[in-house]
Amino acid sequence: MPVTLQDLGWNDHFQRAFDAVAKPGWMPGRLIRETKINFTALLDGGEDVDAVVSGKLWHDAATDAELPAVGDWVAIDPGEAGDEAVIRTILPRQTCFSRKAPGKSSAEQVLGTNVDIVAVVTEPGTDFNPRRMERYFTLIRRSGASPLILLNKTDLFSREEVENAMQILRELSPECAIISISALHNRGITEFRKCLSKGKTICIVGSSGVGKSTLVNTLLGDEWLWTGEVNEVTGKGRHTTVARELVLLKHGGLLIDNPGIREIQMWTDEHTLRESFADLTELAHECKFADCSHGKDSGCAIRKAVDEGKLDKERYLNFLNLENEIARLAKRQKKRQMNVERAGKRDRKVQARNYEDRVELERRHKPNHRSHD
Ligand SMILES: Nc1nc2c(ncn2[C@@H]2O[C@H](COP(=O)(O)OP(=O)(O)OP(=O)(O)O)[C@@H](O)[C@H]2O)c(=O)[nH]1
Ligand SMILES: [Zn+2]
Repeated sequence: MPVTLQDLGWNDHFQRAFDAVAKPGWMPGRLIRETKINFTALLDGGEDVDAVVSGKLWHDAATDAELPAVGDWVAIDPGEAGDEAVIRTILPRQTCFSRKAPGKSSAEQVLGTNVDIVAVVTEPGTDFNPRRMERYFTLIRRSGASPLILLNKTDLFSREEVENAMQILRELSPECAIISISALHNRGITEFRKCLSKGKTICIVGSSGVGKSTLVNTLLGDEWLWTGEVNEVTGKGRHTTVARELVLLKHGGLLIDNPGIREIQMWTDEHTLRESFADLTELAHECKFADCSHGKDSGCAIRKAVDEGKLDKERYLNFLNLENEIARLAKRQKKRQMNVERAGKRDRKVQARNYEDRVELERRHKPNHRSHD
C-alpha cells in the first residue's frame, strides 16, 4: 500500500498552512534527511525527492533554527523539467526539539521537528540519575512533545531494583508514561510499540551506552521500511548514524533516529526553567530576603524545607545548578550577541550569496537532473 501523507504525520494544521502558501505545482513533503548540500523529502505516495533550500528562505532565516530541519513539513516547488526541486517554505512547526549546540556557542541546534514523543532511555544502574532526567524533561517540555521514559536493561536487575527506579521516576514526573523494557531480550517492546501509532513521530534520546541503538534495531528488526535507497553491497536499507534521519516504521509511526545525545546541554530560557521548578519558585516567595540565593542566607524558606525533609536535597541542588546554568547561558548569549550582531549581517550576506551561486551552479551543471524521472 502506498504511503500516504497521513502516514507521514500530515494533519489539518499542515493542510491549512500549505493551502495558504502553495502556488500551482507545489507539493507538500516531509524532510527525512539532511546533507551538506540538500535535503531529501518524502512525498505523498512514499516517493522521495532531493531538494535545495530556496535562496529566499535561506536569506530570510534570522538563525539556523529557522532553516529547514529533519522532521519539517515543507512546500516543494518541483520547478520546470530539469530544475532541481526547491524548498520554498517551512510549514509552521507543531513542535521543535532542540538543545544548545555543543561547545561554547549559545546557538540553538534543532534535533528534530514535529516530534510527538521524545523517549528518554535510561536504566536502573549506573546511568540512573534523576537530576539528568529533570534536564531532559525541561528540554522535552520546551519542545512541545510528550515525554516517555524507557527504563532499559531490566534483565540485569532484580524486580525490586526495577520497581524502585520506576517509583523514583514516577515521583519525578507523575504525568509521564514509564515503560520498563529489555531492548536486548525484546521485553516490553510490544507495550512500547503501542505508543507508536500511525503518523506519530518519536525521537529516542539518552546517555551513551544506555541501549538506544539496540532498541532502534529491535524496533526496526528486518521489517524496517526504507523508502530511500538501498545499499547495493549489503542489500539493506541505509542506516547511518552520521546524518539525522527520519524513518517510517512499518507498524505505523515514524522515528527520528538521532546520533545519540552525548553532550546534553540546555538550550532553554529562564521562563521554561522556572516553570519546571514552579513549586520551588513559589516557595522562594517565603524567603526572608527577596534576593535570597537559597544558600547560607538567613530565613531561606527553600533550605528550611530541605532541612525539614519536605524537599528532596537532590532536587534542591538541581534547582541551584539550573540557576547557574541560566546565568552562564545569559552571559554567553550577551557576549555572543555583541560579536555576532556586527559580524552576523555581513557573514549572512556572504553565505546567502554563496548559497545562491551554488544553487545556480548546480542548475547549470545538472541540466537534466531530477530525482525521480
Ligand atoms: N543486558 C542488556 N544489555 C543491553 C540492553 N540493551 C542494550 N544493551 C547493551 O548495552 C551496550 C550499549 O548498547 P547500545 O545500544 O550501543 O547503546 P547506545 O545508547 O546506542 O550507545 P551510544 O551509541 O554510545 O549512544 C551494548 O553492549 C548492548 O548490547 C538490555 O536490554 N539488556
Ligand atoms: Zn531562599
